[in-house]
Amino acid sequence: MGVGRRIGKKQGAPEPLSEEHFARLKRKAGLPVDTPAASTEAPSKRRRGNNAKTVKVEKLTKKNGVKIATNGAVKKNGAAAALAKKAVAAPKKKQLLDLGSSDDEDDDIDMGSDEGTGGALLGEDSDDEAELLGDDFLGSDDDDVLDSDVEEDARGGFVFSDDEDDSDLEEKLTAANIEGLSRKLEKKQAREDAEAEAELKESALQTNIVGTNMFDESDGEDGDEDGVPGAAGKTKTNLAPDLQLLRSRISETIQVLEDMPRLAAKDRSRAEYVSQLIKDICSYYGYSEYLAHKLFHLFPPREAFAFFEANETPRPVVLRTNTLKTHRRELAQSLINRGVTLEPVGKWSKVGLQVFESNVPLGATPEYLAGHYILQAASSFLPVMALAPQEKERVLDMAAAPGGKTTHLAALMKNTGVVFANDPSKARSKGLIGNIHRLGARNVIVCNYDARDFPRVMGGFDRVLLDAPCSGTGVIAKDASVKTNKTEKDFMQLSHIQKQLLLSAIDSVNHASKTGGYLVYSTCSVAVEENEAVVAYALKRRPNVRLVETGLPFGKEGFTSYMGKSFDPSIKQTRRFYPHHQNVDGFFVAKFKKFAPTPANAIRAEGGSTKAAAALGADGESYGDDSDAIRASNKAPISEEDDEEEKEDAFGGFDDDEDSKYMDRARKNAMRRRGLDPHMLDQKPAKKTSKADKEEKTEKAEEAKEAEAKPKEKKEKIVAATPAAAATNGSAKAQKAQKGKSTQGKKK
Ligand SMILES: C[S@@+](CC[C@H](N)C(=O)[O-])C[C@H]1O[C@@H](n2cnc3c(N)ncnc32)[C@H](O)[C@@H]1O
Repeated sequence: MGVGRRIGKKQGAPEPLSEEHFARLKRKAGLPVDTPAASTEAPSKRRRGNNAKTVKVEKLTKKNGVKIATNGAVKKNGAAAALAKKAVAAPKKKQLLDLGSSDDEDDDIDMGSDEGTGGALLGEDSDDEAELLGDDFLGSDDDDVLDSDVEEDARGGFVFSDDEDDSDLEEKLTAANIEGLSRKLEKKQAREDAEAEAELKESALQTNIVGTNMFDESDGEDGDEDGVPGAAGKTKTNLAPDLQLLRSRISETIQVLEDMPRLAAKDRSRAEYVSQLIKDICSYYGYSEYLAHKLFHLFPPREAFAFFEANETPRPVVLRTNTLKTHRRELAQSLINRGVTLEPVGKWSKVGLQVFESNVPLGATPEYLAGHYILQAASSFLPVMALAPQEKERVLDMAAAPGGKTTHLAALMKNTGVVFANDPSKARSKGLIGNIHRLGARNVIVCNYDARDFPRVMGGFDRVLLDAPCSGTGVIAKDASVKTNKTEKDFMQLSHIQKQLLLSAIDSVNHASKTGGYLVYSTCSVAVEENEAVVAYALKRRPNVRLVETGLPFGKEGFTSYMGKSFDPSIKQTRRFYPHHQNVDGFFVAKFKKFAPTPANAIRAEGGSTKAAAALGADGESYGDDSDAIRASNKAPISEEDDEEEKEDAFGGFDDDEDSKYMDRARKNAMRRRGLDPHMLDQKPAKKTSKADKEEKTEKAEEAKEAEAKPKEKKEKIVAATPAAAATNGSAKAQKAQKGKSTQGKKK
């Protein structure tokens, strides 16, 4: 990234930064300060409702600049949408997560879902907005959490971290930053205004916007009186669809759906309006009807529109400080010195920095190359925070590549204990290994299994993270192809594999762990069949787990019912995150506690639905024998007390052919180091007498015995880990050494 994407809306759930706070910072930086009446009266501890009202009034007094050009919707939908935005932007409101106090900052920073939905839809009344944003967004519950520390509020709404409480330093840092930001915002605003103007002119030439109504049957006349004209797509020309009118109709249909008795036409049912609205959303945003339907029904109509709108806007660029190498304040200062405009992502994270502007490529700064940070979406912090790994634990990251969460786990564990980072994709594992090395995570072992093979590969983990492969319906802003390329079959297949993976994850947790016994399941999808439905399935199949609170300070409750299906009430404890609520990627997080071993009959009942369970059956182990199944599904942690054979079993067997290559190479290297000719080894071996030779012989015999005893499919898949393991990849010795390391890690 050359110049960092500058995203106007403040990241995540933290409270809005007060105008007063920024005015104070600007005064400190010697900058001129605008003092709009509303901003100077901001109370130190604001409630949502008051807050929304205050900022609305303030916004309406400001110049009504429209930041069109940076909005994804405009870019994707073309110039007509730009015009549409301009047209509906009159009552534009200030974002709740707005940053700045000056007009310029407001105008430039203020964008995202609210702006996109337009004044006609959102925010004629601030209470509407509060309702739309839901309880979790600075709402009562989370407000309580976030506002509870009055001292922090007084300091201006954000902190670098709990242990870095020098507010003066912090403010100087931010003030310097704000100064740079203000200048950049002004320039950018001027540029964007010019671009928007050009787009508008072009749009008038290219579309049939001016003076016609594409939905109108009668030439030149208005549409239906109820504001809902005829069928979608009836154009009188073959020109591009009239996006402005399409958008107006979306608005109007939503209004009708909210007040059917008063606004609906007598001969039109709710279902007809909904169907019309979904079709319009498909045309306007470019979704397949299948996906638009699925996503639309997650929300009330108005909120659905806000969601679709937010998917047109990129989320903020965020980086996570690698606390194995630096502190957030130091990192922030270094990057500011390089011309990066940033600030802490919010109170909820001690390690996140949101980047507003950067004149340097953030993926190539000396700090980046030295592993002081990783570029990572804020939502990706959440599953790791929910898992809350402890030092010296044994943790499994089941689907780990490219390692954003693995390295976060390692950092929280302060490089103690061991993290097994698994991903079956060898290509993606390269990125995983790269990140592990760059960030200096030394307690990680990488392996390449299909995670459905767990816990047969190894089990007994204190904590397991399953960040499952998913459809990506939460990250449409990043990958717009999801809008059209996900079919019903994809959702069925994904849901199936997610269920299998989740059962394997549960079975890999050690219920008797003294410090843990937890599992977090997460996806970057908002689809119910990939989230609540998967969790509900696991709760049914594994009576030995229960859901617990995620401990995350924001997020909406998981669904306990959806389109006629109802789920276990405890699913309320799962958390959903949305781009239009917290300005984070759409995400889902569920946290389980395992309190007992998996009963044998549970595995039997699922008929071998996980690969591990199926393999157990194939191996001829009886599910009737409880102890077998329990052992298989709930292996004790590997410890130095375990006998050698048990340890090797846990790593799933060796590939002798592959191993012998590595072993030969290692022997030759050793000879070279000793100044001997390695080709001696290619000659017929002389009679061996040394102690080392004897040991080698015994080892080979043991390996042969083990290889015979192992089932064929249990090929060695540990590809790299700590530098030592990477160097001796795949050999039996490497595994023993690695296991030794893991054990050492545990002892530390
Ligand atoms: C959402 S990504 C994981 C992102 C990763 N946790 C991070 O934070 O960087 C899902 C991963 O699941 C992996 N995956 C797909 N099928 C899998 C399976 N059967 N077992 C384990 N991982 C799988 C994919 O290769 C992909 O890397």
